[in-house]
Amino acid sequence: MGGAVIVLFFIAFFYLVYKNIAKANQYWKVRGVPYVSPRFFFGNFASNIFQKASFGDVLRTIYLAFPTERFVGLYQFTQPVLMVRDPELIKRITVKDFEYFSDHTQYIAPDVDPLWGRNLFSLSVKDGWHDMRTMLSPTFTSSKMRIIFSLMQECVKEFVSYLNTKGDTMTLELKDTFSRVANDIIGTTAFGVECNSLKNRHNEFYMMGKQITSFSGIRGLKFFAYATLPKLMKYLNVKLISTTAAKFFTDVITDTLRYREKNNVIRPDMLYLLTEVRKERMAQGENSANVKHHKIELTDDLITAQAMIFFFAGFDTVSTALSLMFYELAINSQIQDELFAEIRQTVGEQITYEKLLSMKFLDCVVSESLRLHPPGIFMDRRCVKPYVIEPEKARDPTVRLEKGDLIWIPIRELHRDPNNYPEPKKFDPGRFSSANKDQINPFTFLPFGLGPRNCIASRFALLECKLVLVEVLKQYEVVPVSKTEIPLTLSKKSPIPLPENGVWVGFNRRVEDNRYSNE
Ligand code: HEM
Repeated sequence: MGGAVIVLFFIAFFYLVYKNIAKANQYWKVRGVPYVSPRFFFGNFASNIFQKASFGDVLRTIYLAFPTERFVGLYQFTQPVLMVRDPELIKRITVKDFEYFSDHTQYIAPDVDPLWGRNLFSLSVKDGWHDMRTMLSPTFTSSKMRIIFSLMQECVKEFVSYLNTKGDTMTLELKDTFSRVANDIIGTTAFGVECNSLKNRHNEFYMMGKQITSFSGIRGLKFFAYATLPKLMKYLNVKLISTTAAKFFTDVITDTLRYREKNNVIRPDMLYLLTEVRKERMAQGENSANVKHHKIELTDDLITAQAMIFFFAGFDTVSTALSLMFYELAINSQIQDELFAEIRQTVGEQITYEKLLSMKFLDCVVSESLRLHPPGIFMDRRCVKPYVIEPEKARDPTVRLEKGDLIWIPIRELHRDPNNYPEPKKFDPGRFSSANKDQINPFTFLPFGLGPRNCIASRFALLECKLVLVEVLKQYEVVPVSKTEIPLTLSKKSPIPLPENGVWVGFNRRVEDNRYSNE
């Protein structure tokens, strides 16, 4: 029975794709938009699908195909997508004319996959994104980050103690290492669960996290299929999160909520902050006849869906970001020395939230690493009502976008365009110093996206990266080793911008006295 459904699924999938191919491949041509010619069925991604080029390299080729144009047409399989290159147009799409482009492209109907379809990233405006964003934003203010900081710090200290047990020198693969650290941090801060994934390497929480954030095999195909044929996926009732993973995460949240209620437990984490939001909303509803009823009721299921997206969005991005930050410091020893000097001068016996945020060079290093290696290599928008891109030059077309058209903004390429950043491949934190940063057009620096739909947790992510950098560099120097790939080449198998064989660096325990002065 199961096999027959899969066969039927593929027949329906290929039939619909075939039917649309001829029509779809003309999409940009008839609109006068410069475009990169698609291959039958695979659009512009055949070389990536057959592992001849990385996903990042394909985007780069498309970005560079028309270097003076404001936008380029491309095809994700048969789905036309407009890649926008011009910072001014990016500003309009993400900020000024947000109401026309208010959704991300992964549209998964909430009734098909409640856990995925009702999370903040996936929610469309028509399904209540505004209300959910307003409800969740207070969880990520700086005062809330201050509260969560202590939990984060416990995890990072545990990580450094783990390093201490490994001896004075060691070589580590960073993506695996920081996936475990990021898992523990999001586990404790979002779910109220302590995992210690470095010691307890196969704990269920980590294994489930890896499963839901994997883009390989059938899950990668599902992502593509949702982007290209959302109606068919809805019709076939295909879920993105497996039933086992959904049950696991739902049980963790429900059990934790019940336990806390029963035992009056207050723990300074996101789960607590979300239940406080729920209480506030209920009180508002009960106490004031004038308060407009909120569209969304924050049920346990909805809290689970949000905790899941925090996990999903925070696990991979942060571990990729940290891997590449340590990599750049390992191969740029002078910059590492300068950062270490700032750490020595600022930190003293104990790292505090205030001290961490006061470190200017640290901030430059983190920004520069996110410029050169943004974990999300592109961001997306879906056009939700017809929109006209007016011509700027005489020969420009007037482009009429229709409801449902997809937009991609190539973060990595904008960050590596010499018109936006001179010597773009050079790791130079000085670009972000107070003397220089005014020269950067804010619409060409978008590691956390832009506008109302930007990353809700950028403060959280920056805090986490900075804390790990400082706690580790306080005790260890990172150095290149024979396994360190210079320069890095991106994997052809995974869409995550990392090399095939991982990011390897050496850690040498610092021999000098670690009791810093504040002078
Ligand atoms: C270095 C780490 C991170 C990077 C580079 C990053 C980057 C991004 C980007 C590029 C977007 C899309 C923004 C847009 O379309 O304008 C996004 C959205 C989002 N991120 Fe992050 N992110 C990071 C960490 C996190 C963490 C730790 C969490 C949760 C705890 C998180 C939660 C989200 C959510 C919920 C959205 C969807 C927001 C919405 O649609 O309203 N991210 N992130």
